Amino acid sequence: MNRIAFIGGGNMATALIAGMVRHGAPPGGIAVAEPRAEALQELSRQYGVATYTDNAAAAEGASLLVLAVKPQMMAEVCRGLRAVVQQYRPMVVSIAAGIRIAQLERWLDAALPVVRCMPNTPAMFGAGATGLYANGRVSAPQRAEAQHVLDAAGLTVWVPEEDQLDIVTALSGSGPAYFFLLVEALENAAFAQGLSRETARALAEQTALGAGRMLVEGNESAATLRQKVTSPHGTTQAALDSFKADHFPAIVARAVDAARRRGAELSEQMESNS
Ligand SMILES: NC(=O)C1=CN([C@@H]2O[C@H](COP(=O)(O)OP(=O)(O)OC[C@H]3O[C@@H](n4cnc5c(N)ncnc54)[C@H](OP(=O)(O)O)[C@@H]3O)[C@@H](O)[C@H]2O)C=CC1
Ligand SMILES: O=C(O)[C@@H]1CCC=N1
Repeated sequence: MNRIAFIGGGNMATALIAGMVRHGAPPGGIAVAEPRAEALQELSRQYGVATYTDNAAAAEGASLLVLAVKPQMMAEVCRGLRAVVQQYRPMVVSIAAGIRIAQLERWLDAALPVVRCMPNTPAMFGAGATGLYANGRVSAPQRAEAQHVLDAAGLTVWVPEEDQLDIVTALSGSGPAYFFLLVEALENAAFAQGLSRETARALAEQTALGAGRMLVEGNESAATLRQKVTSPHGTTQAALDSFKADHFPAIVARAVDAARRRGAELSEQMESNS
């Protein structure tokens, strides 16, 4: 059985493990290394995975090594894994924002098959969206294996150039937070206008769910669905005109660009710190 080791057992690793186990992956084939004992206990209790406080011990014998630590930790973590990856030569899958494949190979001091990917936290419910990019050392079966792991998280899309992962990060990696911000803002606006907090929250959340399902389960575009809600000179039109006057598309475009640029910065910062 192929063994998968996660280095870092935080938010995103937990979301991916939850998705994999829900999808039928045998928990005994999944190892997680993480410094926090409580996090490890919780991962073991909830998903039955094997847990380690030592990264190299978790990685021993793994055919697939998922690097799921913060970008700022990546150089140090990779250096600590050099001996084990040079011995077992696993396929490496990095989920870190910004960090380039060339950096990973340099820090691991090994030319390895590497898949860089950008998942998102709805992976927890199998409703994630992941962009992937493989280097030239990834064989067709390895590519299929990486895709299989991430398929458990939801939609997977391969991109042809590594740099495009910074755009994927800015769109779908960070994207859930943008929708949460909108829901928070809607809830706050309705509360300020007189609804109870509970009612405002329930309606805002259900509206997000309903809109998401119409987008994904129906076959109409966002623009068409928006037009169908918008009666001429009605209430939606009034709100959309207000958004337009406040340059909503430009606000979103600037935010996505800030996230994309931050990905590139993270990689450059690691270069100067390492
Ligand atoms: N959260 C998200 O929505 C997404 C995150 N990502 C990427 O996933 C990666 C992890 O992010 P996220 O899960 O949010 O972050 P978390 O901080 O939740 O997870 C990182 C985990 O790594 C642990 N860790 C710290 N140092 C080490 C070490 N030396 N060895 C092993 N584990 C260590 C941390 O423990 P401790 O807390 O004790 O420091 C923490 O539990 C990042 O690179 C991020 O860019 C990608 C897509 C989406
Ligand atoms: O905020 C971050 O840097 C990570 C990457 C995408 C989502 N969370």
